[in-house]
Amino acid sequence: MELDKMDENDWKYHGEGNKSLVVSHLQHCRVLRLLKFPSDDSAHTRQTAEQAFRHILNMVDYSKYVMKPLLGEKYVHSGEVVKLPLNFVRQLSLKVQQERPELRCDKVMDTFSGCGLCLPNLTQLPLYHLRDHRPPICVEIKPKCGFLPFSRHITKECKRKVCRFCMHQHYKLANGKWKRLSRYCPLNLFSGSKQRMYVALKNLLEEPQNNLKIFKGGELIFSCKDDAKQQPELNDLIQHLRPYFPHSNGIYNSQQPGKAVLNEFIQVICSALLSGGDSNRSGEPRKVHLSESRPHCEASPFPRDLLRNGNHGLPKDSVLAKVLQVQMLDNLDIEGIYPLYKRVEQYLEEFPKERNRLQIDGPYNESFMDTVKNCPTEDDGSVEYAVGKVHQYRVAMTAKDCSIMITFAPCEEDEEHQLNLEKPRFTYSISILDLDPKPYEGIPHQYKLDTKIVNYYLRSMQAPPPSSLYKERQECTLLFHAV
Ligand SMILES: O=P(O)(O)O[C@@H]1[C@@H](OP(=O)(O)O)[C@H](OP(=O)(O)O)[C@H](O)[C@H](OP(=O)(O)O)[C@H]1OP(=O)(O)O
Ligand SMILES: Nc1ncnc2c1ncn2[C@@H]1O[C@H](COP(=O)(O)OP(=O)(O)OP(=O)(O)O)[C@@H](O)[C@H]1O
Repeated sequence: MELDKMDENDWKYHGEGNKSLVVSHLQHCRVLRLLKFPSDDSAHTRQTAEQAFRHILNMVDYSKYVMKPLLGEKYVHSGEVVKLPLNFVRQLSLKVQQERPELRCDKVMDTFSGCGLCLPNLTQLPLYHLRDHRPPICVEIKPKCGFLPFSRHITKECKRKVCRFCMHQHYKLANGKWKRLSRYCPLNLFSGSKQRMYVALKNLLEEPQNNLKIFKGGELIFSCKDDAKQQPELNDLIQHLRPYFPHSNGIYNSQQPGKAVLNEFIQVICSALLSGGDSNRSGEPRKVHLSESRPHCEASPFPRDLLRNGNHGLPKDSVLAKVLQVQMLDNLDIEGIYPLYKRVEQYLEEFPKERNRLQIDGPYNESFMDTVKNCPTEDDGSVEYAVGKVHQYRVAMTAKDCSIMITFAPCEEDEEHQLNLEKPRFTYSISILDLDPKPYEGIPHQYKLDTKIVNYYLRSMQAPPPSSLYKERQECTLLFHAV
């Protein structure tokens, strides 16, 4: 990419989240990630290009020196900071404006600093198009927190029984963020049980919200609709997927071949999510078990009898195990972290210059990582202990908000990274994205939000919402096959 010859016509809108907007290159497997700001925030326009550059460099360092060692080299692509011509960024911002979903337009793209992050386009498989006419399919999942907190600091018993995602659903519905409750429960996805994972993925397909996106050849083909009242089109998705699962069009379930396609699709995603485990001497993938945490969320509509089918666990090197282990660095819960945050604040009021030594805002380097890894388990009353736990909490928060991308395409027999399915066979790659540092200053907000979510949940349990909030879709309710 020649930075001095950047042309906005070579790029197109790809997607966005709360903090950044992403454009993809029309020819090369590259994306540019550009930061966004609230439209009424004038502070960012006063930020110098140098400060903006440092900010993005900090994000890259955090991904490279903190998240990559924790999550694994193979899953993390940290990208590189690029300085872009201001004219290019301004033209690009105008070009993509009409493509942006309305719900994201409360923020504007940074057109002042000229800084961005260049990354591989993870929805594509490089050079793949040369071999098969069927473009790669990419499934992006934002799994959220996959365990129930087990900290002794927890004051509300329901937090030990119902997961944060399921509780948060009620609060989001009340705030109008979504129009229907999602049945997805992260504890099912992270269970390691194929049956529970199947249910989790099926629930995501029924109500994707911001937890599921599907791309074909780099184009978004399935996600929540811009108008949150509208339901996503499962029938369209089936049409897109049909050529990838030709044998499911007739062999079993000839009555409902669409459902068979979705069943196979879910099984491919499950296999990818469970792959990557190494083998111990017996040849079985080593499993990670969550001994500290209760494995089931009481709000999840998963059939109880199926929960008794063994204690599964995740293969040690699978992407889900990696993400979950980092999430579980939050072992005090926000209720245990908030007092430690206040301890740090008090100390910094007295000794403001210590902020740098304690690496509150970075730099995110090996020394930061040492603090995260070697934080003592017992509180000795020191500020060092408090900072260590706050760092760990922030790292865990990143893992609770990251996304997993699985990109797969039909492959030839002798290819290396194959999903172990009888047929059809797919080549695939798995990545973890959105690994930005969560701000230290965000902790009081997290504390308040936690209280609101729990209180709201407890109140809504006294007056359960009408069942129609869980959408019933006879035409696309997925079949439940033994897997
Ligand atoms: O607090 P949560 O759990 O609602 O997570 C926020 C996400 O909401 P979600 O619940 O996934 O719809 C939220 O996602 P959306 O904007 O709702 O798509 C962001 O990812 C936010 O992170 P950041 O502030 O942009 O760094 C996320 O905030 P953090 O808590 O990770 O800082
Ligand atoms: N390297 C990449 N390759 C392909 N697509 C990407 C890549 N990085 C991001 N995207 C797409 O852009 C979207 C927005 O990116 P990202 O999640 O990083 O934004 P964000 O604003 O930081 O998210 P959040 O709302 O969690 O703060 C993603 O959901 C994904 O679809």
